[in-house]
Amino acid sequence: MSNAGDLLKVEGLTAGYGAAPVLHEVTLSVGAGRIVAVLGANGAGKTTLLRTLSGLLPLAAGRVMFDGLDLRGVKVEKMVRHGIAHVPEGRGVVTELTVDENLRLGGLWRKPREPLDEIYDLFPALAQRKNHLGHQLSGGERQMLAIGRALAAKPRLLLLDEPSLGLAPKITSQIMGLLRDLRDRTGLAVLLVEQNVRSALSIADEGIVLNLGRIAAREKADKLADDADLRHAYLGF
Ligand SMILES: Nc1ncnc2c1ncn2[C@@H]1O[C@H](COP(=O)(O)OP(=O)(O)OP(=O)(O)O)[C@@H](O)[C@H]1O
Repeated sequence: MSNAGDLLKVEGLTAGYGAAPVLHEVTLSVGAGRIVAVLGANGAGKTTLLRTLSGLLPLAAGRVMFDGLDLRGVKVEKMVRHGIAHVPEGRGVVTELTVDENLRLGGLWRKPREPLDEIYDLFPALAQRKNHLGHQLSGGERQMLAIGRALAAKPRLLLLDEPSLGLAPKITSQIMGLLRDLRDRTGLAVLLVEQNVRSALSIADEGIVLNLGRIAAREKADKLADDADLRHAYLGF
């Protein structure tokens, strides 16, 4: 599932922490306007994959190309300028800053700064809490803020790690619906790491199953959702 129009192309990626690789020769691609779900058991390497793609961890081998640019030479803090935003697991909201200040951090590198109206339209709950501090928000509101901050940077690719973590099903489905809308309206591409397999596959175009740091399967999302053998083998349901 790789073609000339791919925004992100990962080839033979090997990476991890220190000498022992966690990811082994991972090859995948994400096209513009596509949502690709990354699934797999605890410890499969999903978070490590996102951390490597966003430049937080070095590549031991392989190549990551984004819209024709080799990301090996790009510093982590410059990724956002190239159109890649990462929402880490655990959300990454600055708890001492207000909602508004957190959102402004996302678009800080843009000059002139753009108003945040679009983000507040997407997340009315945040609009009502512009002056609340990060630590005064609920888990769901913090997750929305972390995603909102990433979107304020106007990325072309969102690397999203476990957006459903600790959230009520209703909030999770709101967030999934929002991602689908953004994909359809703006052509946003998303690499979505999720434990909530059903939610992720309900909005994804493709699904990738990681097992012990290797790609065990790569399928269209509806096919993956229907593949009972694969689900039993790697996803536990
Ligand atoms: N900072 C670290 N230093 C060393 N090893 C790590 C570190 N973080 C994760 N690992 C190891 O890397 C492997 C993959 O972890 P990773 O967090 O990428 O898995 P995951 O698929 O995201 O799991 P989960 O679904 O539980 O979040 C695990 O064996 C883990 O112990």
